[in-house]
This record gives sequence, C-alpha cells and structure tokens, in this order.
Amino acid sequence: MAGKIQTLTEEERAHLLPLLRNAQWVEVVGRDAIYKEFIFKDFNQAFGFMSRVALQAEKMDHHPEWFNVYNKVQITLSTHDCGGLSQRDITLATFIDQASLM
Ligand SMILES: C[C@H](O)[C@H](O)[C@H]1CNC2=NC(N)=NC(=O)C2=N1
Repeated sequence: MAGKIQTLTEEERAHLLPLLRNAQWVEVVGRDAIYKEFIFKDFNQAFGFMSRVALQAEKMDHHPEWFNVYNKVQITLSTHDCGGLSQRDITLATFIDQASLM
C-alpha cells in the first residue's frame, strides 16, 4: 500500500517556496496553502485555462480550490488529505503556471 501523503518538510519549503514566490504564488495567512490570481483577456481564455487545469487535476486526483469571475481566476492549493502543502501542490502549481501561458 502506498504511504500516506505528507506535508512538505522545512528543508523542502526552504527550497521550493522562494521558487513559488518568484512565480507570484503567495503563502496563505493562517493556513498551510498557496494562492495565485490569474487575469486573462476574457472569459473564453479564462475558461480554456480552467479546462486544461481541470483535466490535469482529474488525472492527478488533486484538485484546486478556485473562484472565477469573467476573466479572473483565483486559485488556492493545499492537500486536504494531509492538512497542508505537499509535493502534489507543487506539481499542480507548476502545471497551472504552464497552462496559463498556452
Ligand atoms: C478520494 C480522493 O482521492 C481525495 O479526496 C483527493 C481528491 N482531490 C484532492 N485535492 C486536494 N487538493 N487535496 C486532496 O487531499 C485531495 N484528495
């Protein structure tokens, strides 16, 4: 049986969080989660982005918390199964950044 998903270690955070901050992800206050806001040209672009992320999220069985109004998509990532940030959030954040550029 696969091991339980773990939150990132202090060592992993020291390495990964500066990279995420460089990519405009911020740490959520009062919760072990990261957040980023994306602005697109219009709803069509925003929803295309959300569709790409949704397909990947299903593949990973790891899902964003998100909010969309017209051209704006606000995304929070955290791993509910371990109550905080895990490698899955880093992997999904990296995919999301790529998907936002397509
Ligand atoms: C049963 C299912 O595999 C789990 O609930 C998955 C689904 N998607 C998930 N998404 C996120 N963000 N965190 C989780 O812990 C999580 N767990």
